[in-house]
This record gives sequence, C-alpha cells and structure tokens, in this order.
Amino acid sequence: MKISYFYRFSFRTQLAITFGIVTFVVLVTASLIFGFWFVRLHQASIQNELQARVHAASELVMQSLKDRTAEIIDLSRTPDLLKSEDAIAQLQDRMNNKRALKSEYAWMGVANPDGKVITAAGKMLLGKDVTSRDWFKVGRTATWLGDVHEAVLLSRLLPRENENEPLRFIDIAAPVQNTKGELIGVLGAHLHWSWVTTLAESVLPEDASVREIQVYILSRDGVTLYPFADTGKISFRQNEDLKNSATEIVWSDSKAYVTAQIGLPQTPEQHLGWRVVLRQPVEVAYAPLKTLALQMIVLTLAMAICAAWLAYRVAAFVNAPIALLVQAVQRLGVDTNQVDVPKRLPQELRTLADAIQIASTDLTASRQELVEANEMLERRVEERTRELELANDALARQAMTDGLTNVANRRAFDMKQSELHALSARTGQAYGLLIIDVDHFKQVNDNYGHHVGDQVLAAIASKITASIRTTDFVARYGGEEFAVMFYPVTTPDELAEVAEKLRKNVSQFTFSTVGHVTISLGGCMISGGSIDRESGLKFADGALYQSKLAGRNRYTLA
Ligand SMILES: Nc1nc2c(ncn2[C@@H]2O[C@H](COP(=O)(O)OP(=O)(O)OP(=O)(O)O)[C@@H](O)[C@H]2O)c(=O)[nH]1
Repeated sequence: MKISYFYRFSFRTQLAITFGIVTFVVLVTASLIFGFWFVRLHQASIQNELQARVHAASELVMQSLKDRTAEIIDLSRTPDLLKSEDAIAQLQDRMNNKRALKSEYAWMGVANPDGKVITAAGKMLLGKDVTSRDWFKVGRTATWLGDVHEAVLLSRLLPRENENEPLRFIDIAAPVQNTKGELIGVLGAHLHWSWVTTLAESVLPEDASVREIQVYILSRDGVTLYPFADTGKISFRQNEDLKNSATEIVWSDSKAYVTAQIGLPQTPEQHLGWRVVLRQPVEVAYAPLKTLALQMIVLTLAMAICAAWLAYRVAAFVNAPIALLVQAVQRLGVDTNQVDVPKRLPQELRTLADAIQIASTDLTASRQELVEANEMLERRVEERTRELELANDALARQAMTDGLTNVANRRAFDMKQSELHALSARTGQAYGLLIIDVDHFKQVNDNYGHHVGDQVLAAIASKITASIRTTDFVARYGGEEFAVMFYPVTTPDELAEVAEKLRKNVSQFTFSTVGHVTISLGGCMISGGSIDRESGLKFADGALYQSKLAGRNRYTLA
C-alpha cells in the first residue's frame, strides 16, 4: 500500500490498521518463536524417550545375559560335578529343574573332553558328538557366550515357536575342571533367541504398535538379527555413524525414522557387539506437531481477529477526543452560537481545545458584529433606496408636470394621447379632445403684469381640474392653452357637455385682481383606428380657431 493511499483513510482507520499490523506481527512472531521452541522440545522429548527405552532394553538384555552366564559358570564350578554316576544324575536333575523354571533354556548339557554329550536336561542329544560346535571348542578353555545361530542338532527335537522363523539360539559354555584344574567336561547351554528379543521388546510402550515403534537388534556388522523378517534387508549403518543417541536417520527403505540406538557393552565373557535400536517413523513421531501447528495457526488467527477487534476499539477510544475536536472545528464554520468543546481531554488535546474555544468566542463576537453591521447597512440601503425612489418619482413627476399650473405638461400630454390613441384603435371607442385657450390673455399680462398672468393661468388650471372627472386628463398644452382628454366618448353631446361645463365654470369664476376671464374651446372625438394623432390635434385646433373667430367664450366641435 502506498503511503499516500494510506493517508486517504480516516485517522481512526489508520490507527486501527497500525495497531492491527503491529499486534499481528507480534502475535505471529511470538507464535513462530513459541512454535519453533515447542517443536524442538517435543522432538527432543520423543528422542529422549526412545533413547531411554533403548538404553533400558540394552541394560535388560545385557543383565539377563550376565545372569545366565553367571548361572552356567556357577554350575560349572560346582565341586565334584562329574565325580560319580550319582553326581551326574544330580546334575541332570538340576539342569532339568533349571530348564523347567527358565523356559529360555532350550538345552543344557555337559560334554566330556572328547565332545560326547554325557548328560543333558531332558536327556536331549545324549551321546551326541558336539566336537564341531563352537560352544564346545571355545568352552573347553574359557567361558563363552556365542552369537545367535540357527539350531543344528536340536532343530528336529524342539518345536518351532514361529513357523516362518528358524529356531535360533545363543550359546553359553564353560569348562568343567577337577580339583587339579584338569578339563573333565564342557557345560553348555542353548538359550532361545526369542528370549533375548522378548527382553528387548519388553521396554516398548503398550501402544508401540499404534505409534509404530519397532525394536531392532543388529549384529556387529549392522546386519539385522531381529526381527527375522527384516534380516539382511534393513540397515542404516552405511550412512550413519554408530552413536549412542537418538536422531533422525533415513533407513535403507528410504524412509526417515527417529532412531535411538545403543551398543551392548562388551564384557570379558561376551564380545557380541550387538546394537539395540528403536525406531519410529518421523511422520508418526511428529504427527502431534502437525496437529499442534494447526491448532497454533487457528489460535493465532483467532487471537489476530481478537487483536484486530481490540485495535479497532482502541483506535476508536484514542480517536474519540480527536473526533470531538474535529466536530467542534466543523461547527465553527456553521454554528452561529459559540461552540462548546469537550472538557475531558488529554493534555495536548486540551491545549488544542482551548485554542478552538478562544477561536469560537472570537468568531462568534466577530460574526455578531458583522451581522449588526450588515443589518445597519441593509437599513441604510433601504432608506437610501426609498429616498432615491421618492426622488425618482418626484423627478418623473417633475418631468411630466408643468411647474406653473401643476398639471401635466406637453410631453405628458403627448404620451397620454399616444396611449389613448392606441387604446382607442384597439377597442374601437373614441376619446374626446378639448383644446382650451384663454381669451385676450395678452391684455391680462399687459394690464396686471406677467406675475398676475401666471396666477390666472394657475387658477384656470385648477378650475379645469376641478371641473372634470379624476379619470379625465388635463395638461398645459402651450403658453395660455390647456388640453383635456377623456375616454371613452360615444356621442358629440358628451364632448359638448364637458366643453360647456368648463367654459361656464371659468367664466363664472372671479379671479383675484383680474376679475372675470373667459376661455375658448375647440374639440373633437378621435377614433384611433380612423385617423392619426396629429390629424386629431389639427381638427381640435381648427375648432378652437372657429371659436375665436366666432367671438370667444364658446366652444366649437369639429
Ligand atoms: N403671464 C404669462 N403670460 C403668458 C404665458 N405664456 C404666454 N403668455 C402670453 O399670453 C399671450 C397670448 O397672446 P395672444 O396669443 O396674442 O392671444 P390673446 O392675447 O390671448 O388673444 P386671443 O387668444 O386672440 O384671445 C402673450 O402675450 C403671451 O406672452 C405665461 O406663462 N405667463
């Protein structure tokens, strides 16, 4: 995993992964060390057990051979053993008893110096010539313990213990001498080889067959003496040193065995050179280790899972105050209220929390100031906007209003007429237009001054406005001229009625300083769909002119 990729995880996950990996490595390392140590211990234990057993087997065989040899020596040195017929008969009784009590004795007897058997247990081989037998040859001069060999003379006389196996013995012999030290006979005994092998096998554990532990007896040359089935077939001597310790050895069957061996100690009476060996197949001996390894793997995995869970919990625990601080910092940018940071924190985080608390306090105060400043600014903008709107309205009104008479000016008239003209064209209903001119106004100016003239114009405008409906429109059309428009007009009578009403109201009004003033009017009904706006104005102007010509203070309709 790339480091940069690692940093994409949350802090908690990073902690969990780190704790998890460390714990896992420690667990696996500990398991490997413990496992290796335990394997070595177990292997040593198995090897030690086999070595102890093979040692016991060797001791037992050697001690038993010693005992039997001692018995033969003891018997051979019995005074007057062959002195008389009675002594020989007694010897036979003793040999009979010994053979009856100790089944390992297959045969026991005495041959005279010429090699003829003169007495024997069970009278076996009595009178037979044994001069060619090794036990007799060596036993003439010294105590002798011979190596295992197949029965020759006795093979027909004794039953076989195992049909598949020849009858085999080991021989013990000792010279029998008279008081002068002259040889008078050789005492010999044949011991069943099976007795030796049974002794060796007696050290095996009860479950030896299950554990496939086998005992071997090898000759000095490494040839298998026991078990008979493997005689001459199995050996390991070619490749291995002969040492009295347990080790793993590949035998001639190409299989590895835990092998414990010990050489039979040699004594003055015996130079057999046998080697007792115990072996157990490695895969069987160490089978429990496989189970143990499996158990350890399962245990390690279980512990790793527990450790991972624990790491996740520990990471959560360690990360909890940091997560709270992160939340507090996130709220700094969102909450308008002051942020409360957690109180119970480690020393380092406490310092950080204090800094966040101070920042929150400052931020809240700054935010409050900002809100207030913003509100004030908004209020001022609203005020200014309202003032601007009022000023704009005033300006708009001013632009459309005649300053002297306070009614609409000529521009406003033009716009209104265009509007009404279009409306009329769309609806098909006519609008009325009256153009009003003050009669002999020049004289007012001339007689009373321009200022009084202005007052008269303002008063006439006021009078006109008061005489028409609020929905009607009045404008100062020119110097001393006014115009009135109303919509809709259906008959000329309606137009005439308004014209007359205006004329009458003005003429009947008494103006200060000036007294009575009259007006002349010219009007027409304009249908927007029939004529254009300018043509309508010309018609009204023409009618006004007619009113002037006709003597003034009247109205004319075009
Ligand atoms: N005081 C004053 N006089 C104005 C104003 N505008 C125009 N006049 C005067 O109004 C007079 C109009 O005179 P004329 O056009 O000759 O007409 P009249 O004297 O009214 O005579 P008739 O219209 O023929 O009845 C002029 O003397 C203009 O100076 C104004 O705003 N104030």
